[in-house]
Amino acid sequence: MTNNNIKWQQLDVNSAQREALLGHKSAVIWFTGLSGSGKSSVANALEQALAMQGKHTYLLDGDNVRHGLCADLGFSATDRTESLRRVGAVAGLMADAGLLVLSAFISPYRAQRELVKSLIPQGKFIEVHIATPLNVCEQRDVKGLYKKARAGELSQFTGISDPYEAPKAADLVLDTSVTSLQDSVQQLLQLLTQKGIIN
Ligand SMILES: Nc1ncnc2c1ncn2[C@@H]1O[C@H](COP(=O)(O)OS(=O)(=O)O)[C@@H](OP(=O)(O)O)[C@H]1O
Ligand SMILES: Nc1ncnc2c1ncn2[C@@H]1O[C@H](COP(=O)(O)OP(=O)(O)O)[C@@H](O)[C@H]1O
Repeated sequence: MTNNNIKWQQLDVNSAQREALLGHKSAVIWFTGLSGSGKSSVANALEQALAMQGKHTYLLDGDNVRHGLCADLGFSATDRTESLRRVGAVAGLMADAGLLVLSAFISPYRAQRELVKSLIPQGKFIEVHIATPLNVCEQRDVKGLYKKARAGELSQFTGISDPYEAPKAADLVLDTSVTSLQDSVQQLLQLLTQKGIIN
């Protein structure tokens, strides 16, 4: 919904000045993948590595966001889109504030990830596909949700009874069934360096 009575307010301190004050560029590192693929583990380890280097970060995680910002939403395609729209808007504001934002959401549809990208300042959306195969995620079954989904106790479960559309051109693809946590972090730090986000 657009409201013609609301105008964008120009402010005097801009994103580039905030980045200069913090000493690094901002970005949104968007992890997408199946439940149990390793999104949270990899994002968490990357945040630790960045914090050790004195970078200013914030990690937005699906499970946590769904306790507050998106507590009113479920897992229908419409609800997931609205949840991701809210998260995208928040991530965009955090990037504007100068932070390195890490986000760990299944974000199963390409169109949903495109929507998020459109909410992030130009050139600051970095897509990382955690492409761990479904059978490995299901074997891990960290929260026992695959078992419930197979038993028909949980509907619309991504990978089992709901789709997952893999990215076609992610900035980085990691399969945690063959890549260690340390190697994933190294590859991510290399990517951020190549892109000139960190030194
Ligand atoms: N139906 C269904 N499908 C998928 N996932 C489910 C579902 N119900 C609950 N959960 C738990 O919710 C976590 C996913 O939330 P997200 O906000 O990342 O999902 S989405 O981006 O809106 O698709 C997900 O967390 P992760 O395992 O960390 O991915 C699950 O623990
Ligand atoms: N190489 C690896 N990288 C990341 N996670 C791994 C790896 N090997 C095993 N795991 C395990 O896989 C599980 C992934 O769970 P999690 O990070 O919560 O995934 P998601 O956030 O995608 O649901 C964790 O229990 C983690 O310890």
